[in-house]
Amino acid sequence: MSESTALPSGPVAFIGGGNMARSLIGGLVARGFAPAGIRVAEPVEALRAELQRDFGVACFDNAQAAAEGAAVWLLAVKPQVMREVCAALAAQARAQRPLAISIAAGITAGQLDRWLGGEVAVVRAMPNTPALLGAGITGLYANAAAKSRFEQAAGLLAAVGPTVRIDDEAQMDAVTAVSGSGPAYVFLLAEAMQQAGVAQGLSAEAARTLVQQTLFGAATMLTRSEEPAEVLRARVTSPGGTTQAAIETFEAGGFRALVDRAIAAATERGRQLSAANE
Ligand SMILES: NC(=O)C1=CN([C@@H]2O[C@H](COP(=O)(O)OP(=O)(O)OC[C@H]3O[C@@H](n4cnc5c(N)ncnc54)[C@H](OP(=O)(O)O)[C@@H]3O)[C@@H](O)[C@H]2O)C=CC1
Ligand SMILES: O=C(O)[C@@H]1CCC=N1
Repeated sequence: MSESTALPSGPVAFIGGGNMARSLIGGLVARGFAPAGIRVAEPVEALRAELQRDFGVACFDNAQAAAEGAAVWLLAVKPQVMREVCAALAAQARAQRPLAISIAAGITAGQLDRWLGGEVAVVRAMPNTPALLGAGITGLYANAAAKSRFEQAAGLLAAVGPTVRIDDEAQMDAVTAVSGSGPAYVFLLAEAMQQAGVAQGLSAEAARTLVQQTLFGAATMLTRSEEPAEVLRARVTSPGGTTQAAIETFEAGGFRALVDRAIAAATERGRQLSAANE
């Protein structure tokens, strides 16, 4: 895991100003990246207005205008529109020779290189939404043309959390399934715990506060402790106590197998997104 904070010196163009771009931009600006160095292409006027208002970044209604003059392009559109977005930028890619960082699930470096016209420095990055709070984690893979510019990409993403270098591109789908999508699994657990607490008689407000702080405390222990999750779990689980009753119920219900199937489904969906958008 790396924590480099060397940021690119020139402008960075975000192509797509949706949920994940907003988390990255917010995290970068909060950590001292000059808003004047961020240009965003986003077709939705309301999103452009919010990004301008909240972060002071320059927004454009088309990709070419935002990409103009930027040495780093951060492609943050959905996988399903990536091909047409790249095609619209191919002439500029030949002229500008940017570092193209894609955060799209599934779409491969080979596809991006081809769609952008060839011989393009491509880094695939898989961040997650806690980037907004500087608490993200990003997996990074660089194609051969981007090897010498890898630190530039790593520096940018490291501003919003640690980075993990991935050498085998095929593993990026597993990174996406574990940490890219991962925050949603934790939010699902939070929803379920809150509902269950209410079912046991707690007020909605009390259940929410108890769950929020429990997940925060447990995540803090996981990241600060030398001990693995199973040891931390064992310390909560008194023999014959309440935790054991719950854990046995989880195990009997196939909790681990269910998580395994869910992560496998997300990994497979990444592969499908690549094939379906070829
Ligand atoms: N959300 C997450 O937690 C994560 C997402 N990702 C990846 O990030 C990418 C974006 O996801 P997310 O932010 O959730 O999606 P969003 O739909 O919120 O954001 C994408 C934005 O791009 C806009 N857009 C569409 N076409 C263009 C274009 N030609 N030029 C510029 N912008 C365009 C969309 O507008 P419109 O709605 O009008 O189409 C939309 O506002 C995806 O590829 C996803 O796989 C990666 C890690 C985590
Ligand atoms: O759900 C998705 O496809 C994207 C990629 C990772 C998180 N969100």
